[in-house]
This record gives sequence, structure tokens and C-alpha cells, in this order.
Amino acid sequence: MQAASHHPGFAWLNQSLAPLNAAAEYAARERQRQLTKPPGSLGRLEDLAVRLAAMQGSERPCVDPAWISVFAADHGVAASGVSAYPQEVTAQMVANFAHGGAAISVLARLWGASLEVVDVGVARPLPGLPSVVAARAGEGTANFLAGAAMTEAQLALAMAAGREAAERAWRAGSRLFIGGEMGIGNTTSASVLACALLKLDAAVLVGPGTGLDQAGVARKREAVERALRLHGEDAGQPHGALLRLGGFEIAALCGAYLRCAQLGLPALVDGFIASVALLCAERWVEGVSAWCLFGHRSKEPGHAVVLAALGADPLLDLGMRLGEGSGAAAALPLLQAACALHNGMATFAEAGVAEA
Ligand SMILES: O=C(O)c1ccc[n+]([C@@H]2O[C@H](COP(=O)([O-])O)[C@@H](O)[C@H]2O)c1
Ligand SMILES: Cc1cc2nc[nH]c2cc1C
Repeated sequence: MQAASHHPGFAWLNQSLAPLNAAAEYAARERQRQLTKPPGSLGRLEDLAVRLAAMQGSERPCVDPAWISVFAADHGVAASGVSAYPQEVTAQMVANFAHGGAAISVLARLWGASLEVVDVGVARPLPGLPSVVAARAGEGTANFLAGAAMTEAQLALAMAAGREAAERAWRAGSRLFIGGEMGIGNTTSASVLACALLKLDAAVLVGPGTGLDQAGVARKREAVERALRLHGEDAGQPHGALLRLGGFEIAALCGAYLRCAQLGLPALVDGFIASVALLCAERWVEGVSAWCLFGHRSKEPGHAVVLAALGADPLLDLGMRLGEGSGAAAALPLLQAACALHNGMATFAEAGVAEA
């Protein structure tokens, strides 16, 4: 682990990661060999079952019940004209999540996953939404074009919000964690974080986000370049990067992935912003990404770059670019199918089918 900060709010990051279970992995691979199909004929569905077996320490893996936490927060940089949408959409979408009308609400219902919304720092939250978990680190971040996005204490609070969400999932008996995010302006934050950590140019990581036109993307790229000039030197490691350039929901996702890896809870990663949060977690503590599966490749162009840096090969490529955890949720039935096939198919011996 990197020596990041002596703030006591980061002490939990010193706990070791859970080990993968080699015996369960071997047993699952052996079982796959005995199922009534030519070896390897279920392709990546076989590998998914075996990887989940290694993570869950069981020859018979299972992703149900699955748990989804959507972290919402606002971004000071939204005031610099970097999004196609106004900032108040963040608070309005939180209400939409709470009322069950967002894409992630529909997918969670469809696949039988639990869904919670965590307010990590929406600027002007709408009143009277009892089902929203309040874990606010502030009233949105400060604009990182003028100074650091957040204080050390706020970073610790936001990461703890993610840690606690992973712990709620674990305590509820969930077998898979999906982290989603909502925050107008957060593709700018994610782009500049990735530039700083990967030492890449803004042009490689800046894209349209919610739907900027060409001129808008050029403005956004200039903003990212300015932020890198201002903070780049102090943002080569995840602590400094999140402090200066982060969002509260991105820090929360980073904390959630770290805690999942400590607990031994597999995580299914969503799109561009979620993958940048995982990049922060992996740079903070090496090995976190071994606890992750990747749901999809977002249409946001920087996502492919971040996935390559993580060595990840996602399951779906549907041209989605919504966020909220929706790309991961779209891949959940593939994981359910991988487990059902692994656990439910007959072996050659059971079915009386001749082997090669
Ligand atoms: O997950 C993705 O790959 C993704 C790509 C583009 C946009 N988004 C979502 O759109 C919002 C951020 O876009 P923007 O243009 O305001 O930076 C935020 O709420 C994200 O959930 C998400
Ligand atoms: C409507 C809307 C829904 C979203 N969900 C995640 N990001 C979003 C951004 C917008 C603009």
C-alpha cells in the first residue's frame, strides 16, 4: 500500500485483501470438465463460473442476491460548462432513483437485485426522499480549476461511504456488488484523474459524456489540460489525485471496491467513471482488481483506455454510456447464467453420455 496520509480516516486501508481460493477454483475447473458439453464450448461463461468459484471459495458459485449501490454527488467543475446538462439533474435523478423510474431501477427489479442510492454530496438535495442513504461529504466538490476538489477529511468521509455500502451488501448476504454513480460533470473528473494516474494526454481521455458537441468536447479538453497543469504534479498517486481532482461519488466507489476486495465480495464494474474509480483503488492497493469482473465497454472513448490499463476485457459492448451501474446490471444475467449452467448441468456420468 502506498504511504498516502496519516489521517485516521484512512487506517482501514491497511487491512489485507482476502485471498482467492485456489482449491475451489481447481474443483470448479474440474467440474466444468465433467459437464455434458465439449470442454470449453461454453466459452467465457465457463471462465466466469471458475473465477467466481475462486472468489467465493466455493465449487458452486452464485451471484444472487446481487446488490447495487448508486453513489450520487455534484461537481464544482460543472460550473465551467463541461456537461451537456445542468447540475440540478443530479438531485433530480436521485429522486428518480428513489421513485423507481431510472434505468438502473428497472434493471434491478428485472434481475431481482437490491438497489440503494447513497447521497455522498449532492449540491441541493430534494427534500423528503426517505429511502436515500445520506453519507454526505459536502455540498458537492469545489471546482478543481481553482483549487483542490476536496479536503482530506472529505476524501476520508467519501471513501468511508463506499466502504460502508460494501459492508451493508456483505451483511445482507449479497454475493455480488455493483457500484453505480450519478453526478453531472463527473466524466470531466474521471478523465482528468485517468490522465494524471496514467500520464496520458487529455485528448486520449476526454469525450462527450452526456452528449457534448465537438465544440463542447474541445472546451472540456481545455479544462482538463488546465486542471493537469494546476494539479498534475501532486496527482500521480490516487490519494493526491482524488483529493485534487476527484468527485465524492468516485472516491466512494474507490472505497467500495477496496472494501469488497478486503471482504472477499466480487464486484461487477460498470462504465468509464466506475473504471477510473477502480484504477484509483488498484493504484492505492495492488490486487483490488482481481476481485472485479467487468460488465461492459462504455461508448465514452476513454473507457477503452482505462480498461486496457486495468488489463480488463469486459463482457458487453452495447454502445451504452449511461452510468448508474446500468452497464454492469445489463451483464448480470450473464453471470447468473454462468452460475446456473455450472451448478445445474448434468455430468457425463450422471446423464450416461459418452465422453471423448
Ligand atoms: O458510465 C459511463 O461510461 C458514462 C459515460 C458518460 C456519461 N455517464 C453519466 O453521465 C453523467 C456525467 O456526464 P457529464 O457529461 O455530465 O460529465 C454521470 O451521471 C454519469 O453517470 C456515464
Ligand atoms: C438524464 C440523465 C440520467 C443519468 N444517469 C446517469 N447520468 C445521467 C445523466 C443524465 C442527464
